[in-house]
Amino acid sequence: MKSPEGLSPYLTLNREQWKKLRASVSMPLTETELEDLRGINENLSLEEASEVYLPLSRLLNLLATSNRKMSEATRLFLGDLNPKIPFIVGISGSVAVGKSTTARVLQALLRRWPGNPRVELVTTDGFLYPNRVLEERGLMKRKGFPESYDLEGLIRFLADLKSGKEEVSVPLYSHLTYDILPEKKKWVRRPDIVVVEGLNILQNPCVGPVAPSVFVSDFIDFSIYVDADEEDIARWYVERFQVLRRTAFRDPNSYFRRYADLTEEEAVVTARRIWEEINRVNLLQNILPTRGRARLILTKGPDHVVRQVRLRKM
Ligand SMILES: Nc1ncnc2c1ncn2[C@@H]1O[C@H](COP(=O)(O)OP(=O)(O)OP(=O)(O)O)[C@@H](O)[C@H]1O
Ligand SMILES: CC(C)(CO)[C@@H](O)C(=O)NCCC(=O)O
Repeated sequence: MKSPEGLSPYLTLNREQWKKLRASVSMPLTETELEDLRGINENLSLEEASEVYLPLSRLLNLLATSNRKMSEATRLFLGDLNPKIPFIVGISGSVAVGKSTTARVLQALLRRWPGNPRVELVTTDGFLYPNRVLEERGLMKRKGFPESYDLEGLIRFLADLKSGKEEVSVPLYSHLTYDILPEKKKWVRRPDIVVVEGLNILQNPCVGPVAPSVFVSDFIDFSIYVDADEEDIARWYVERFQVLRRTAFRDPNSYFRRYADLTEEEAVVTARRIWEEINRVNLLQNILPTRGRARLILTKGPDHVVRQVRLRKM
């Protein structure tokens, strides 16, 4: 049942209303810099970057600044005991909805705000269990489901960041080998803002024996859910699969090397099957039900163009 507007926790803004929210500040990017953003995703239009993601980066920059002021006040109170704490932005949504692209655009935009904050990007893919463990547990067809992640590792990482640890490492996942990269990690050092992207950001299973009442969301200062119709996301998944068939899957190290030899029609059937059997089930069971916890919901149309933004009033 749809809640009447007055009762909804969200303020709903259409595209026209949202894009105006960029107007009162000067543009931190030059046209050439904006053009560079295209390198992030050749399909991302400059109009989209300046009308949707720029206002969003303005909101995040304002919130991160006020968060910094709060930390400074606490530091004043505690003396030097309180370290610098980063602002954490979480981005969630289905597989193939555009979380990585959103995260990369926001990172690029936030870095250019005055003071040039250090903005790091982390994906929760790094906290998937290695294939060896997933195979042992019979979870190879459940990648992306809650049980396929080392949730305790993810929570420890976030807790370390939020306790002001200066250097924190994250395991790395390779989409090429479809596995965790052994002995490789990414270091996050003294960040001002960390954008954490993953389909499990808003989920709240507890971490068990270590700290039964600690959730990922406890460490996220602002969460964004990227939303679109299921049929559109399924199509984007199949389209991306087709592009990968012609590119990354051809790499001899690709876990999906065998898919490079499929015909276009066979590839469509295969991608649809993976979507239906794994990613769609995960979307309906575990991801979509978390949407209402997000602070902001970006709703995309069939062409990835954001039609509507919902922002939590509180
Ligand atoms: N804003 C955008 N404009 C145009 N195309 C986009 C946009 N965002 C994403 N796409 C396209 O949609 C597809 C999925 O995007 P992306 O890889 O960012 O998704 P994701 O949610 O991170 O997926 P996954 O969880 O599977 O890694 C890609 O083919 C990408 O090029
Ligand atoms: C790694 C995840 C879970 C999330 O990014 C996803 O890209 C994935 O691999 N899903 C499993 C099914 C598939 O190969 O699409």
